[in-house]
Amino acid sequence: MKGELLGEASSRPKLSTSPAPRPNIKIPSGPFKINGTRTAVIPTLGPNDALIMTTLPLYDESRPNDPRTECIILQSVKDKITSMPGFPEPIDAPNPKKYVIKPTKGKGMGMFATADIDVGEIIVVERPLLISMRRLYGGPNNWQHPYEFQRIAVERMEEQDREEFFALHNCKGYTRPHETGISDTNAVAFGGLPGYDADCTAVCKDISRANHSCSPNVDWDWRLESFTFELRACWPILKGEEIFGSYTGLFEPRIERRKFLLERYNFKCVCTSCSSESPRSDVNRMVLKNATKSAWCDGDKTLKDWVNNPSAPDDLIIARCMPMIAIMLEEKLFRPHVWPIWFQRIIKAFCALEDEENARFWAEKAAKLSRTAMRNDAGWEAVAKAPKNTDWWGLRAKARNGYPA
Ligand SMILES: C[S@@+](CC[C@H](N)C(=O)[O-])C[C@H]1O[C@@H](n2cnc3c(N)ncnc32)[C@H](O)[C@@H]1O
Repeated sequence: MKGELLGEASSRPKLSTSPAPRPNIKIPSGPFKINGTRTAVIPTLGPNDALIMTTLPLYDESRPNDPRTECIILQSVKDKITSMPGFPEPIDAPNPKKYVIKPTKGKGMGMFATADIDVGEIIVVERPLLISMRRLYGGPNNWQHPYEFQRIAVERMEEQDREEFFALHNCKGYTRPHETGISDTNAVAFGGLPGYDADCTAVCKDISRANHSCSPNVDWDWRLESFTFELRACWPILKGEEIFGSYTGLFEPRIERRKFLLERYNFKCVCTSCSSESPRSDVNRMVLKNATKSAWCDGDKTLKDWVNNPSAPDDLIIARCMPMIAIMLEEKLFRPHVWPIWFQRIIKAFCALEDEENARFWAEKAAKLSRTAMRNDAGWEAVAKAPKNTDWWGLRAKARNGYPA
């Protein structure tokens, strides 16, 4: 029995001796490093460093009309950015534009699609009005709120930019200076600039107009090379629909999310997930969060155990992954640190089973979703084109024949 199960050498059928194509495509393993992943460490100010107000990119007479950003950053960070070869890359904003900013009921202004937008499509590419390091040095281990710096940075802006800045919403009222209120309402966080591996924020003319939903249809991303902020679709958006980003952790329970949004942004979220009386959405998100954590820790172990165990059902892995996909679809929540964990499992399993059609189908979806998070297909397109050339192709049959993964 043992011999049968494990395919001992004597009972193994002979494999063909003709040279099999060597697998030359490695199936990507998620989650992928997203541009600007943050650390919680607050960097220490070097002895020769200083916090400065500056305008980036530096003025370039060959591109006199290029938008520029007021920055509150460290001198050392500025030096690193301006010495990057080829900096800045040109701004490649989508043409024609597929959105408008207009009033939306109960939420002030909002961003709306003027054409259908597919997953992975870039919607906005914008150089921010203002970039700040979220925490600014005010003495040893003491990081202060940059009220004065923000006022001066706004004063330094070109007149048109300053007008755009002051037209943005301020949900903080008179609790702090107006510039800080606008910044606190509209700043989108991103992780790190060269030499500063902690939170930075950007206030943008258009991107900051995107309202919040707990099932966002876009993700934002910072691109240092072009010094731009971008919005990309992570869910299909139909012409006329509102474009929503997310301001909060989407795997927190509804009550926590609502509390945070009210305290920080002064509104009560009424998205589908928040306004339902049923606990279903909370349970869905908790199950997905916990299962994703376990799957991430497990790596490929469960997959390999399944590949090597001929008595395990063929559909074991797929059947375990599909409920997670169903939750993502129900919650309209395809987050870049979650979906790749499940997609790579599904695709590896279909390849191991030599199911070309399904492997291709899922790899094509993964390629699209990857473009939302990082502007490239993360290697999924190659998998979609040739599942048979991947390192997981036919592994289950090979294991049955005595060649375990
Ligand atoms: C970054 S701004 C978004 C653009 C803003 N609506 C405007 O008029 O410029 C954030 C503010 O928009 C409003 N907001 C965003 N999402 C909302 C939502 N889902 N429901 C109600 N108000 C929302 C809140 O007033 C919040 O403080």
